[in-house]
Amino acid sequence: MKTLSQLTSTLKQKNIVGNADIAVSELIIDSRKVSEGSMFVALKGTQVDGHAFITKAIELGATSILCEDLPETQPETVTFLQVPDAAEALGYMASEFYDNPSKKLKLVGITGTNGKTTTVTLLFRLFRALGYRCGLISTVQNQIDEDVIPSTHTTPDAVNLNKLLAEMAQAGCTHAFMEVSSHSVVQHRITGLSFTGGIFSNITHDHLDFHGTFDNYIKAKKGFFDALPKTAFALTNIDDRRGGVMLQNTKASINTYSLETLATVKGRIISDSIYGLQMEIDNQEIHFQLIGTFNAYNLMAIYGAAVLLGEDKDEVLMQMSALQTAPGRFEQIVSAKDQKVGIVDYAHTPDALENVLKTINQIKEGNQQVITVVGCGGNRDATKRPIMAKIACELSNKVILTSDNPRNEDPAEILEQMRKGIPPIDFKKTKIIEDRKEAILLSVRELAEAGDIILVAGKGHENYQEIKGVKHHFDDKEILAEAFGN
Ligand SMILES: CC(=O)N[C@H]1[C@@H](OP(=O)(O)OP(=O)(O)OC[C@H]2O[C@@H](n3ccc(=O)[nH]c3=O)[C@H](O)[C@@H]2O)O[C@H](CO)[C@@H](O)[C@@H]1O[C@H](C)C(=O)N[C@@H](C)C(=O)N[C@H](CCC(=O)O)C(=O)O
Ligand SMILES: Nc1ncnc2c1ncn2[C@@H]1O[C@H](COP(=O)(O)OP(=O)(O)OP(=O)(O)O)[C@@H](O)[C@H]1O
Ligand SMILES: N[C@H](CCC[C@H](N)C(=O)O)C(=O)O
Ligand SMILES: [Mg+2]
Repeated sequence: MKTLSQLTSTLKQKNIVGNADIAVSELIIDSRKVSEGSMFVALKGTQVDGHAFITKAIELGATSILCEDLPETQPETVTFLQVPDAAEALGYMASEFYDNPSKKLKLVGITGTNGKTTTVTLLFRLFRALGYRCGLISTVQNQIDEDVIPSTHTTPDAVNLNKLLAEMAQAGCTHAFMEVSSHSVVQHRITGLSFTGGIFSNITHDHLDFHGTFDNYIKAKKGFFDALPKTAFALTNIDDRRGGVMLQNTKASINTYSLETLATVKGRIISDSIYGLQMEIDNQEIHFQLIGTFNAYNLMAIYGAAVLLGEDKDEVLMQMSALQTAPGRFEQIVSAKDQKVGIVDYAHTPDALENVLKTINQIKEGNQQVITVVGCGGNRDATKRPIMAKIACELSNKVILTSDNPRNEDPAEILEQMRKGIPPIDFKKTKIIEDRKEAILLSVRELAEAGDIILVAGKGHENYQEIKGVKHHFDDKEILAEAFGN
């Protein structure tokens, strides 16, 4: 167990009221989970201010409090640690609490609107195939080598994140690959971590509900690279308009990947079909099982990171050619009866939906029709709703707009906002069916003919549908299989 003064040794600005040598048994950010001898961290959140729960936390046994504003009553038995930014201080303290686990691993983070899960999952699989014990932190799941730990966020909070990294180091992992969401940068979930490398995939429309403006969203992602140390590598997609901006102020070594221009990792697509991507990367021709230009970018990022981590180029490419898609990312199911093709994909942003539909249109054969079933999540960026409906209509023969995770919003209201994006010329080919299961069944049974392609977008690997705070079992793949009678 560590003392408060040990945990705060790296904090520049702090005011300690009470015994600085008090032992801290745990760091807790939710008053409802406080245990005896723990430190309660009062965070100013998006819904409530954690400072309102300080008294409750002390009643439940917290013996130290991390806060920005000192409460009026300060029991003598409790030590108060006052800092300018509690979330930032927590980042550093969580690292100290778990003995700086990120320093014991080669930790690589990726940020960007799309492609994070795909890239970290494949990097994790690649490095395991290369013979290393590895850790994974992703939207789909966390992993300590073979052990799967369910994931609640794309990037966990600072305490859980350091705890996971410590378990990875303890288990003998040498590498860890993690997603860095823009929320996690702003909320200091990653502050204090020691990264070996940082990757940028792309930035397009998402999360404006949280960041307010696109500029703030860019700044959030850039914050990750601004904080990288000199010893780290930064690897950016230079074909993205903001790929250069991301690295403007980084101290890390600058590396780029591109399909269009000279770069550290230069790639070229030779062919892209239902059978995979044939590419030239770094002057080597190689076949990959993944499909689509967007995956060509993910593959270049993976290759670049592996080489920057010191791996042999030929060995890397050989292992990469065997990699398969991440769960819920362009996963295909074919009906045994009439060869209808179901594609389950996590496209939940305009850019992702456009990429996936363009890829489908590019690889489809003969007179296959494309039928898209898509919805938008509740309590998330509402401005993407009409745009996604418009993209679905423009790139599909038939469309069903349906629910994603309505969360606490009225699904009919979300669908009404999506409906506004349907071009009038496409009214006839578009249906609105609120019940997602009904929508998928109808797309297969009534809209699709033998051989047609049905894209079910937005939920990918998710095995639930969140309605008013309750997660009900729901799996797009299961429902497609049921509709196909497989
Ligand atoms: C918008 C957002 O990022 N929310 C996260 C944030 O919650 P918050 O700021 O809203 O917290 P709050 O409810 O206002 O409470 C403030 C503080 O008071 C505490 N509290 C609250 C009530 C109480 O009785 N006692 C108490 O101590 C809370 O524990 C918290 O520390 O901090 C919480 C603790 O870390 C997170 O669980 C929560 O994630 C929510 C569930 C969420 O949905 N987050 C999504 C948007 C998210 O983080 N997504 C990103 C990216 C997604 C992507 O990949 O595109 C992710 O990394 O997952
Ligand atoms: N490099 C890419 N560029 C654009 N779109 C992509 C890219 N990679 C994947 N996609 C599309 O975006 C979807 C989400 O991909 P992925 O889950 O890898 O992204 P993510 O960044 O982890 O998303 P999230 O922010 O939800 O965690 C995929 O299902 C696919 O449709
Ligand atoms: N990590 C993303 C996932 C969105 C997935 C989509 N199915 C939705 O519910 O909107 C988010 O939390 O915004
Ligand atoms: Mg993800």
